[in-house]
Parts: sequence; C-alpha cells; structure tokens
Amino acid sequence: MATPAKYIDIRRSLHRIPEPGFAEFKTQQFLLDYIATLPQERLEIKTWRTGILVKVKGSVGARTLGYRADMDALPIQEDTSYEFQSTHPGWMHACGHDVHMTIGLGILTHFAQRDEPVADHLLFVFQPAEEGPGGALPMLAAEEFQAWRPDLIFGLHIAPEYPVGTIATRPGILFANTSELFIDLIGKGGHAAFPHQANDMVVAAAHLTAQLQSIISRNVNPLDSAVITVGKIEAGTKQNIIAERARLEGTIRTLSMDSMHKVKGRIEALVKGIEAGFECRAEIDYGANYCQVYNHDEITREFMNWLKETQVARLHECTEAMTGEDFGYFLAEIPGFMFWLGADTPYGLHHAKIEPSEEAIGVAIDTMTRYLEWKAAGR
Ligand SMILES: CC(=O)N[C@@H](CCC[C@H](N)C(=O)O)C(=O)O
Repeated sequence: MATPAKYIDIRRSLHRIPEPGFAEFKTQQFLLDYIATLPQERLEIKTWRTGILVKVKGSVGARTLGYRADMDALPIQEDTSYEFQSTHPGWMHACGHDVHMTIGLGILTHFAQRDEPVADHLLFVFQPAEEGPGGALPMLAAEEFQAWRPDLIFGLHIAPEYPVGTIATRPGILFANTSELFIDLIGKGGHAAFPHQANDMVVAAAHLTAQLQSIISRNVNPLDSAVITVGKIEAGTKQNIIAERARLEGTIRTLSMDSMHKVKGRIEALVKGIEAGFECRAEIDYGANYCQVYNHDEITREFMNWLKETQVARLHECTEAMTGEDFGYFLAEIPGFMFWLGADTPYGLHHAKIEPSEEAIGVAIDTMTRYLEWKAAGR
C-alpha cells in the first residue's frame, strides 16, 4: 500500500518535535490530539507518564493483542536534507521512532474506523524512553498496563539496510542484551609543563579506551559475539592544564547474560589496573540494562509462514543483531515478536543524515492491519 498523505504529514509533524526519554510531552499531546479525532465508540485511553495506552474493544474479547511503538528521540544535531527538520536543537528522531509511532496510529485508525469490531481486544502501546533510561520495564510493572495486559505483543523497528517492502525477522534471539557503561576517572590535575606532579586522566582514559577493546578480541569466545562501544569521552578544561577528571560513556552488547557478566568482570579488572597504573580513582556505573529481544518460536514461525503465503511483504530470515531494545522486556513476559522493517536509506540508525523512506509506513500499516485482522479472528 502506498503511504497515504495523512500519515506522511503525521510522521513529518512528529519528526519536528523530537524529545528525550520521559520528556515526550509535545509528542504525547500530539498523539492524544490525533487519537481524539478517531471514532471513540470502541476506544478506551489511558496515559502512563509520557506514554499512552489505547484499547480497542473487540466483540468477544477472549484475548488482547498488543502492538507497541516507542516515542523518544536522540541527542543528535540533525543533518538531513528535510524541509521538516527538528525544531528542537540538538535532538533528532534518528532511530525511526517518528515512523514507528505513525505506523501505530495508522493501525489504530484502521481498527477504530472498521465497520465491525474484530473478536479480540487490541492494545496500542506508545512507550516512552526506549533509547534510555528504558520505559518498557516500568511500564510493564504499572497498574495501567497490567489492567489491560495483552496476551500477545508485537513490535517493529525500521532497518535502513533493507529495501522498502522487506520484513526481516527470525525466531529466537533478534537483538542483544545491553548495558550502558559510564566510567569516571579521578586523578590529580596540574600545570601542563609539570606532568610528574599530576596524574593525567586524558592519558588514563586513552589507555582504558584501547584496553577495553581487548576484552572483545581476547576474552570473548570468537564464536560468541559481544561489543563494547565508547561513544563519548569528556576530560579536562583547557589545552595547557592536565586533566583531573575524565568520563567515558559507552555501551556493552552480548548475546548471552553469561557473556555480559564476563565482560563486566573484565572491565572491572582493567579499571583496577588503570587505578594502579595511573594512581587514580575510578567509579563504574552500568546505567540502564536491557534484556535481549527474544522472538517466540512458534508465533514468529507462524507470522513468517503467513507472510510467505499472503506475500503482503517480502520475508527475509535474518541473523541476530547487536542492537538493543527494551521491547525485550515485553517479550520476556508476553509471547510475540519484533521485526525489522525495510526503510532503504544509506545512513544507519543513530546517524544525523538518516532519511528513512516514508513508503515503509504504508507497508507496515498494511502488513500489521492484515496480520492483526487474521490473528484477532481467534488464530
Ligand atoms: C534500536 C536501537 O538502536 N536501540 C538502542 C537501545 C539503547 C540501549 C541503551 N541506552 C544503551 O545504549 O545501551 C541501541 O543503541 O541499540
């Protein structure tokens, strides 16, 4: 299905107002305003912090089928060619959450406007703070969610590398376990000309950053997979002052919790070495941790077979990726799956130039409305 102009407008409006996790105030209001324009007979709406839950009542209601979209943005200065760029300096929807929310609204619109209700209830979950600190876990625990807790749950994520019309997924693990990583190094500052009287935290941070990569190459089984990325380093105040403090900010990705514990153990050992070697003090904080995204075997296989039969989209059985997603917490408790949605753009997720194809929106709305219609008839 070609993406209707209405959804392109919605996506562009959302793209203009990217907000940090748990501060999605304008986004929440925009979504609520749109939802208020839909026929209300079958709808029940609740907010939870900056998130929204919308229930579409079914004719039988023996089960509830859930669909989740994430809402937050990233601290990136946009560098796209768009006319509808972010109006929030330093913030951008660079991970497709504007697209995900639009697809959620498109599917919701279909079921709110449908002549007859489907048999099952449907639950649309607009979840804050996926990029951090993680909205899924507290939302799952919230009374508002538990009262409408779905029996099955589905979600998607745009994939820059696949052409529009492709859906990629697999039964079992799709995304990795993640842990944020913050390391503060505290030494002794001083005059640039007297290094022997100070403990330089720029040099300590540089050594530690390089050493961390040896964990992946020397401590993780080469047949397993793990990633440590240090995405940000801050240190010092001026070019001729030896830095008293340095802060490394990063993320750890592993395909098993066993590897996660092992990697963290090695990080702690290397940090102790830096403390001894550079006569400094270090503090480690693991921030937010997400569990793997594990697709339910049987339900995912059934979806993949349904795709092959209906040809609504082209199925690609993919390998797992080292991305993280707190949707994993929903899937740890509720059977379901996540899939990659082809969005055909040369720049990757979290890049300032990413321009996902808006045609992917129509593909996803079409696929998920047809799949939910089929599933909500009791399958
Ligand atoms: C799909 C995606 O890009 N997700 C994020 C999740 C971030 C998890 C957490 N804040 C971390 O950085 O570890 C990702 O970076 O994979």
